[in-house]
Amino acid sequence: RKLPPGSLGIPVIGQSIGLLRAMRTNTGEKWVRERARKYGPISKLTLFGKPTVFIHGQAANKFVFHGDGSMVANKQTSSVRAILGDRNLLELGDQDHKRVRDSFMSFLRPESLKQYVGKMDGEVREHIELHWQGKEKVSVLPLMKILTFNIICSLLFGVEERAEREKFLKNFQEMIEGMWSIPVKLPFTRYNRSLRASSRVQSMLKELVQKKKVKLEQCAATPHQDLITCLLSKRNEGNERAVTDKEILHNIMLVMVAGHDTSSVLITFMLRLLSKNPAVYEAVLQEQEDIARSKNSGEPLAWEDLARMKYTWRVAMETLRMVPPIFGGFRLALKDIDYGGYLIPKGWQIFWASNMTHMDEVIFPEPAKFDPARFENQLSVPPYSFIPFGGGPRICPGNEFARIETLVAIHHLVTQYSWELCSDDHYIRDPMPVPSQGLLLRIAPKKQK
Ligand code: HEM
Repeated sequence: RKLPPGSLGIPVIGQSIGLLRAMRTNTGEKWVRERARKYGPISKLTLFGKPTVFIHGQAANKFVFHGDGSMVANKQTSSVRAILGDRNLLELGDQDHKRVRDSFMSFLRPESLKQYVGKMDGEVREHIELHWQGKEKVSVLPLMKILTFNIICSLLFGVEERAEREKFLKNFQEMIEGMWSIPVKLPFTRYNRSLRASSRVQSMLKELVQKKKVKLEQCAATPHQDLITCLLSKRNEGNERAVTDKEILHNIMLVMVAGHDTSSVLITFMLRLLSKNPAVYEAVLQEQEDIARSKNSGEPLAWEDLARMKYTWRVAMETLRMVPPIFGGFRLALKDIDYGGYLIPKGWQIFWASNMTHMDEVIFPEPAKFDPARFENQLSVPPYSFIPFGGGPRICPGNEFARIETLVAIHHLVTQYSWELCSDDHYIRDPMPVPSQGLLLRIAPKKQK
């Protein structure tokens, strides 16, 4: 059996620098498309220290997301593993993955998130008061990062104090800078700085978990107070803790990363696309103003209001199609695999990239056109082609959480402010999409009823 076409390049480094450079000049999508054009549906390369096979298309997505667990595992690159820890969901397989994920879902499923819509509403209002009111210009992405981090701190970690949140945020931001880096541990590397920040974040989190344990023992906290107390309270059939301390720690690290950068990018790029598409903006505004009119002044949004935001969510889906926060990801071949007539050797990484189907004109005609109507009939979207949240048993467990926070944030922003774009229209990937000047908007408050 032969290896896929392509070159592994220089050992360890391979094509990592080329891909990272392309992403930083916003040609990452072009870089993977070019590779697909040159080598076809499967090719080999070296990414982030490991030999890798890049596969793409609907069938490839199905193979990656629904693959047989004995063939493909969800291993991250060694830098991600070293920074986030080896017992987070991305690293766990089979029964361990199911056990921890089930515990997660008992907090993140829609039926339990329903009750937190009002709390998210409070965080968004407070954010606008602190960071938008009285301003003429705002840089959206950094603000949305603050907002989504605060929402996570409040709902998932139960950290309410501003000073404590800020301490977390500072170390956390340094930690994520080296997540997609070549794992070289020298004093000046991004990777090394991230590792040091990761150990600081872990010590802070250990302290937080310990405090929550004590509160639970003293019955001063309830199991559903936040995600951490929920994970601490989960019991198996033998009445033992279902999730270990280490798993709780490593998964909080994961949630900080997975749930903060992603949603902030979605909200930011929605605002960007709304300002470039006036008809879509008008339709969103009308939907949101109708909802605002049906509420009393100051009354928080509720679960039922979100059900009326159908058009706004289609706009979010179209934003996720065109600018997916997660560029792609990795799996690990657990054994030699025959794929498309080639060998994927045991121990190699498998790399997927969402833009390959999101921008495929056969699946999404005129893919460069921003058209939320594509999602009017979601059944018309072929399976394994719209994958901003991944798919299969590892589909993003935070997708409902992200939907709620996005809709609540957009509701308040479009009903309270009008805006125009001041920065140019460029963005890069680092590896998340970052617009020029963080998306600088000139804003003006609307008259409140
Ligand atoms: C717009 C927002 C978001 C996007 C686009 C997004 C995207 C994704 C994607 C693509 C994956 C799958 C990666 C893979 O299969 O390799 C994933 C997994 C994950 N996401 Fe999200 N995510 C978002 C928000 C969130 C939020 C808010 C949370 C937490 C509350 C979260 C927590 C997670 C976790 C824990 C996993 C790992 C799941 C597993 O391996 O079982 N995400 N996300």
